[in-house]
Amino acid sequence: MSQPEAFGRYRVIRRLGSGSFATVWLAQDDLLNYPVAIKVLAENWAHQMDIQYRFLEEARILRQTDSTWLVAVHDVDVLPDGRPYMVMTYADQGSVADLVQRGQLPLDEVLRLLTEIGQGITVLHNHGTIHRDIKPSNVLLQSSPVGQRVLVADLGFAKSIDEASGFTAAAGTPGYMSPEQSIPGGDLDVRSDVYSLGAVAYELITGRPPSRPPVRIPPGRIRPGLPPALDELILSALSVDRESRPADAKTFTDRVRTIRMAPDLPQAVPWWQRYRMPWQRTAALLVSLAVLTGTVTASAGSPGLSLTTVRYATQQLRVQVPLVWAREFHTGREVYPAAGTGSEPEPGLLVATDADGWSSDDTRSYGVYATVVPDDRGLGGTGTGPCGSAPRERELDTGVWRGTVWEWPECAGNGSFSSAAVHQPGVPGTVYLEVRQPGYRPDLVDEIINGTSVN
Ligand SMILES: Nc1ncnc2c1ncn2[C@@H]1O[C@H](COP(=O)(O)OP(=O)(O)OP(=O)(O)O)[C@@H](O)[C@H]1O
Repeated sequence: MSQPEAFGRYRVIRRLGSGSFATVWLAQDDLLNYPVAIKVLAENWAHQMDIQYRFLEEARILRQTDSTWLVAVHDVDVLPDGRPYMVMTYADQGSVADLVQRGQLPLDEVLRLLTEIGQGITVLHNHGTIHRDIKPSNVLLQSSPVGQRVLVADLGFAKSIDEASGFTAAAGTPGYMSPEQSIPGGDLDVRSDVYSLGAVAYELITGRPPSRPPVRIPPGRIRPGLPPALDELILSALSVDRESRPADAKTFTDRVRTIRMAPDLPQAVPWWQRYRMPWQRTAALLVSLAVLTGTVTASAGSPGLSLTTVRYATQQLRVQVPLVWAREFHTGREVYPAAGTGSEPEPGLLVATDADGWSSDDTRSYGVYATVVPDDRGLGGTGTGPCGSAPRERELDTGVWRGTVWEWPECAGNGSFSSAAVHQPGVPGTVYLEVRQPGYRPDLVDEIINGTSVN
């Protein structure tokens, strides 16, 4: 297909690539001054009703799910010659397949990617959809102010869970698709996607997809030094018998998160150094809001735990958080504190393993939320917080900070949750903090409060 000049108001810049059914173009929305990717159904398929239906169905699912972890569809239209096209978010950093080709990825990077891919597939499963073609080339990457973001793409084979349980034509990509997908007429459920997640995990770790099922070589034999729990998870996802796989994408992702949170997980390079490119591009915006100072110190009370200082310039606030939690952060009015109403953003600083999941009840996002509030604001643990039970209350005096800490050692099966309202005698303003951690370590909460400063 020769390069068209424009699709509607979108000016074509260049071709991004072609798949079996469509060509994707990079275009510029001159009105909004923003790049977009436009997927156009190939001419030879455009008049086949079932293919046209599937193309529009992909657009509908992506429009309806509207998730940060999935490619977003902004619009669809039809060209004068009858070919439909969809206008999508442009993923400017290629795909996970490109990333794997560039060389071995550090383990913490692999786990971050898997968590984000798993979140995207969880959104689809919650929507009642099975992706059916999860593979590294269908996971795109986009730069964002907090680093690189995963966007799950290409729902050309996606099917509703209800339809997939009846007669289903064989579809998927060898190497990544579950054994039951290669049987025409076989009924499918979300565990087919779990198999593909296992296959993507295998490739992210070893650089190559798993062998044909049954998969017997654990990834840790190809890349020694993996946490045994990761080997176990991947091999269980790749089980021929789907009863032995994790039940769905959420279960798989939760297990990846738990592995990722282990304090002894080898840390390669801190993420803000790895994403130098997008970080520098957005530096002007971010520096005024928050900075990871890059100072890494050993925790006084917890041998082996490294802490890093994060600064929120608008409130002159500095907070120390364990380095393993400092993967994402939100600042300003984008933050939804866990103990808030959940629907109203508050000013403040959130540093967490998964900033987007922070305020959800069943989150396994660990981290710290902190903000400076006027003294007269009602604060604290009088309600049940996000944990559905009454908290323990204790008074705190660190010599620098005085106040109250409310603690839920068991927060809805997701570790512990603590909140604190502390002030410095004679200094106006109160610092309100929330700490979520995988276990219950009140000493760590005290250490975080101790490392907080306002100036
Ligand atoms: N939103 C997007 N932003 C940037 N590049 C994209 C986007 N969507 C698709 N691409 C790129 O366009 C190319 C074609 O994508 P498409 O989804 O049509 O096919 P595919 O995944 O390569 O193949 P197939 O559909 O046969 O599995 C791929 O290289 C893909 O990385």
